[in-house]
Amino acid sequence: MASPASGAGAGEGNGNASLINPLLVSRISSIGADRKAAAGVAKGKYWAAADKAERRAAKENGGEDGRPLLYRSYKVKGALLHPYRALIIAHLIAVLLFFVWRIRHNNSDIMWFWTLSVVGDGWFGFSWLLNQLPKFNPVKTIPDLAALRQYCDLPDGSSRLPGIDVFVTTADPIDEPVLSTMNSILSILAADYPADRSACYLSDDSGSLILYEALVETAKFATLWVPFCRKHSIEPRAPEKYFELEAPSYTGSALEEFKNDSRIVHLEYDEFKTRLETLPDNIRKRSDVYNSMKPDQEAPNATWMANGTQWPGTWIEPIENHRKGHHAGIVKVVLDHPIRRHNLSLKDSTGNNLNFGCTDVRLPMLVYVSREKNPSYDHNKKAGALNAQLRASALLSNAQFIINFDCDHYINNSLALRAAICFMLDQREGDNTAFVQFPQRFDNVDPKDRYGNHNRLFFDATMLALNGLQGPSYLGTGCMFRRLALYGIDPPHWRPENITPTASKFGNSILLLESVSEALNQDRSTTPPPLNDIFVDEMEMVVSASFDKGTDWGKGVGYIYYIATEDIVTGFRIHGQGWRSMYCTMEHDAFYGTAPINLTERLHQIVRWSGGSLEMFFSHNNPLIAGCRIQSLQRVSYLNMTIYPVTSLFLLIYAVSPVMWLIPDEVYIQRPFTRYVVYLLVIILMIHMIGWLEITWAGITWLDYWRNEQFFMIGSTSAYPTAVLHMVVNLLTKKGIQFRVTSKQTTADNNDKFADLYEMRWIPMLIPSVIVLIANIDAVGVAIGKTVVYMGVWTTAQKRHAAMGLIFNMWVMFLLYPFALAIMGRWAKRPIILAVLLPVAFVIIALVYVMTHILLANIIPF
Ligand SMILES: O=c1ccn([C@@H]2O[C@H](COP(=O)(O)OP(=O)(O)O[C@H]3O[C@H](CO)[C@@H](O)[C@H](O)[C@H]3O)[C@@H](O)[C@H]2O)c(=O)[nH]1
Ligand SMILES: [Mn+2]
Repeated sequence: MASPASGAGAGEGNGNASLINPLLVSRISSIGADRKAAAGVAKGKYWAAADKAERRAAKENGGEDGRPLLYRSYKVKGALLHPYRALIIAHLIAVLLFFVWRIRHNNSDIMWFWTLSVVGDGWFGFSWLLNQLPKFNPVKTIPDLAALRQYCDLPDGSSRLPGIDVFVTTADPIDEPVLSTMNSILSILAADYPADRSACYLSDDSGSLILYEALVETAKFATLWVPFCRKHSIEPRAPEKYFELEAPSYTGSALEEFKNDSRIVHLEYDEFKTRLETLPDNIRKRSDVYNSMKPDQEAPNATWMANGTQWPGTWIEPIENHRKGHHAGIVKVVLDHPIRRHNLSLKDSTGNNLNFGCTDVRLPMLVYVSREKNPSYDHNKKAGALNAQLRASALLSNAQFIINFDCDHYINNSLALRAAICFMLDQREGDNTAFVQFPQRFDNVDPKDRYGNHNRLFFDATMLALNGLQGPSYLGTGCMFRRLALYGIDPPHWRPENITPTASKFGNSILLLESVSEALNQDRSTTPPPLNDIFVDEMEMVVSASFDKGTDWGKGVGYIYYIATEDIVTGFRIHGQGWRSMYCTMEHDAFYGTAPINLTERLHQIVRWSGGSLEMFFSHNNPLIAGCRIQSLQRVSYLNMTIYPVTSLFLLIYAVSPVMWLIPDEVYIQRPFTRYVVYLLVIILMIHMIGWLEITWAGITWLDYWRNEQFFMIGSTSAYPTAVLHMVVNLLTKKGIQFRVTSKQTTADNNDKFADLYEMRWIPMLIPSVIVLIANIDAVGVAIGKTVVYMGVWTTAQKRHAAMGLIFNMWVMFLLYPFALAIMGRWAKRPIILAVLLPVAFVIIALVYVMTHILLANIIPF
């Protein structure tokens, strides 16, 4: 269907109507801007175009298969790449030599500890190699939005863009604030994509009427918000974030109109917020009224919807069948498909009558999904929720592509959906691309990123490295999938001729099976079927708790079950079938989310991630054996992702070993000690030199790098060993790791946005970190004490050895510095206190040592 100027930038050459549209100016200039932006991300001295030959060939073939090149790829320039690779090899040789040297000099004061440390060093070397090998060939890929416009936005105003189903998951209206979830929805509805080609599904795992009614309110507010965004091309399109901007930039030519519209929309937004806030109260009051009128006063008190019917989900007064974890499945279409809503000329439903001129006011389809919950079935957490959405959407819109977001992630760059499509439609690898992952970015993190939430080394180095192999792993949010790949269908090259979807694989729903066949034949219609009772029943059936049972859902089909982190394993399953994935880098970040800036929350998250990794290692999806079509280096990288938590066990032992300072005698773990330390220093130095080259090509800072190092140490003395312990218990008792939803509530107030940072909540897993910290502080104190006592007696070599030991202690303390700040709670607002406290602690411990020595000198040789 020829869609009228669809907000999707169908502006160019769109006849006279568009000429009066202030948007047009910015649209035309946006083609140039797109190109510039693309060049912007790739700029920097360190990246060079890697696709010159391909582009030349494409030009010569003159678009024979009709599809242009829709992304550009870049490689690290030789001047940086060659030294980087050389250093990796040099380091590998150094590690091998060190190892040989240690075995040859098996001379230690404590032989069992020596053996343990040799095993530990072996493991460090091995895991370093697993981490480093896949990084040989980083590739950056940047979407060419201008080329996509030329290819997809046709001169008659219609569009060739494929359908996208957008999934948002939420698990709780309290832990995951409703306002933030609704902002995410608004940013999706307002994305720059044809309204009749995208649909948005909210999965609510709490089955709460609050979320349903919030969605209805959101749909109403969207009738104003979305056209406003389109008319004035504003960014970002999550209102909370937009109105937070001090001076929103405006590039259009109707400044006065923009100011006026902005003011009205802002007022409406405030009212919308108030309505969301009062929802729980209103629902309660309304329910009280209905309950007081019910004929049988003995009957349980239900929760009532606005239309006077009982809510099938969870109730305020929970009872059997209406409580969290036990309620019916619900699918409700909040906004129908725009083809059926002939509201092109309608005014916004808020009654403000803004002049939207020829701006497209249509909204994408919006659907509320709450899958059935029943205590007799495993719900498989987020993966279960996503699969329910996958099936419900198959029946309704059956889009070729799917993108999913956590409820705390919003679209920051309204072109992001188009960006992902660039990779899917590209003539080179497009058809073989199963998913396009974007980096995760967070906008609530403290400026110094104390707990390494930004994880830049991972998102900007590791992922680019994988992009040069078979592609990045799936990271849980901000990732676009090809529906067929999620269905477990092979990539084109390996796909058998005739595939018949079976009930044993996909479950017992005729409509679902038909939708899969349609998806396979690419002949899906854009209009959803009529929403009659039979159809609604079928939709509820595909989100029922038992639907998955005995099918391939969660194994070979959909998001994978039984692993605490569904993301890595789902990506692995897809790569294993021979699909590739792409990493999409944009100058203006595509999405933003929130990250836990409270240490305890953050560590819980890390336990889930690392625990999930280990679970994957001990599952059918073990990277050593599964996935027959996976590339070898890609496999190495998955292996690394599944076993890295084990490293922490050795690290923990090393980190507490300074307690040896308390032993009266001198003990050496390895003799000759000086040689040993020099070797270690050289190896560690080389690692950091490699790191330096890595952050250079990744375009990140030393702070990002150190935060990563520090948080690995903190995790290694708390979360990672806990995950290993969980895994051992799991193997013995077969109990999986719990998915504890990361709390998105904050204690922040207007005075302090980062108040959470200073909230110290003690949990047992923090104990080893405290022990390590104390052991190393003690070691320094005792070392000073010993120096005082033995000043005249020690040889130069002994003094040198003591100094070397101290370097180690200081290093551990430096790595644990963010942890030390965490346990200081509010005191950490002045970190300078540590600079006073630490030396005082050293001196006191030294004094205690000296005094004890003097007192006991005659009894025990201290
Ligand atoms: O039973 C559940 C549990 C979780 N969720 C949703 O899953 C998402 C992620 O949960 P969260 O607690 O925020 O996890 P994070 O640790 O912040 O998330 C990271 O790690 C997860 C894997 O552990 C990935 O799925 C996420 O995408 C990734 O952002 C949220 O939208 C939840 O609402 C559900 O829908 N149902
Ligand atoms: Mn999250």
